[in-house]
Amino acid sequence: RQTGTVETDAEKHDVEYLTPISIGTPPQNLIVDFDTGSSDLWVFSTEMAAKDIKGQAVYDPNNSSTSEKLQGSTWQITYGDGSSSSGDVYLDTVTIGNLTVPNQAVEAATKVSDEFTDDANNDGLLGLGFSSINTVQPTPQNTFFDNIKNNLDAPLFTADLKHGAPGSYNFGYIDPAAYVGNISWTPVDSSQGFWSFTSPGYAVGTEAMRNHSISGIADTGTTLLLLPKSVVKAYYEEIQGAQYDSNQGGYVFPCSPTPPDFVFGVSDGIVTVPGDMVSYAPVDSANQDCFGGIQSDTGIGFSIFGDVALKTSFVVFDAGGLQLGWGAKN
Ligand SMILES: N[C@H]1[C@H](O)[C@@H](Sc2ccccc2)[C@@H]2OC[C@H]1O2
Repeated sequence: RQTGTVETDAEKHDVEYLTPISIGTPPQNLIVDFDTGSSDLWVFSTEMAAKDIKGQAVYDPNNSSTSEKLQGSTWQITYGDGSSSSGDVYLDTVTIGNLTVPNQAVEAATKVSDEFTDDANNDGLLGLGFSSINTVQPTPQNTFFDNIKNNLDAPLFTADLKHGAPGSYNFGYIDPAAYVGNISWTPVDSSQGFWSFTSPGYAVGTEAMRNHSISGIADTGTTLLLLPKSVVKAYYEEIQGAQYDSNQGGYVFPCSPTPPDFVFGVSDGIVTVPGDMVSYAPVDSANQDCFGGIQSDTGIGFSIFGDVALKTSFVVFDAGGLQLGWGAKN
């Protein structure tokens, strides 16, 4: 039985969190976006057109003595934000920290959309969702976590994302030094391939909790906290000068004073998103107005507890108990 840990670094404005992995023999080092909202491990590769690569590191299967092409297999994925990528598949050795999977499906990109080409520091995605939504055809492949979870001390991983500072993903153990108090546990519905749960309610600032079920997914690959329109409206009504700005594509409000906290329930516990985390980023050079870290989930079909929510907590993704745990950071 094993455990592992790897550091993850926050990009500017915590827009994404990038984590080093290595693929192949000798090891090829890439830095990728660990994404609990999808289940494909895909990377920029030597099979792409040069025009689609702008600074990223690439995987070269021909330069790995352990790569083996999965003949006839292809993949194609389109993400919630409209970005997409596609390619073919190799089995190769993948290492994260001290953990190695010898025959992990590595999806080599032949094509990526501009959002990925323009994201110079991001060499691909490592899906940590359920393998049921892996896009490889004709035979869907397992995620890294699914391949290693039975060798771990416990079939779980934790995400300890931070605001503008390095955090960590741990595999196989819950670090007691990472949180204080009790972890609030809530059951996961994995039927759609996501880490989906239902929050019983929310509160704005110091007001009383409102009974209002919010069903959504814990998604490390989504930057913001995307909630039902009615909840978002109720929140921004409490901020002087807040308004929906169609140019910016979301609610914008004066960066000062600090907006109220946003609190959501997790079973019998609560998670507080501090107001200064809701001021996601200034929309102008004078830093007068801020784009909100809480926006509407309209059109998605469920809410998304992205990094704005996750970075407030120490979060346990427990595949054994099929539950999510939210703990207050130490
Ligand atoms: N689970 C998320 C995924 O990780 C990203 S894919 C991505 C796109 C460009 C840059 C970085 C990542 C996309 O936004 C929300 C949802 O889809």
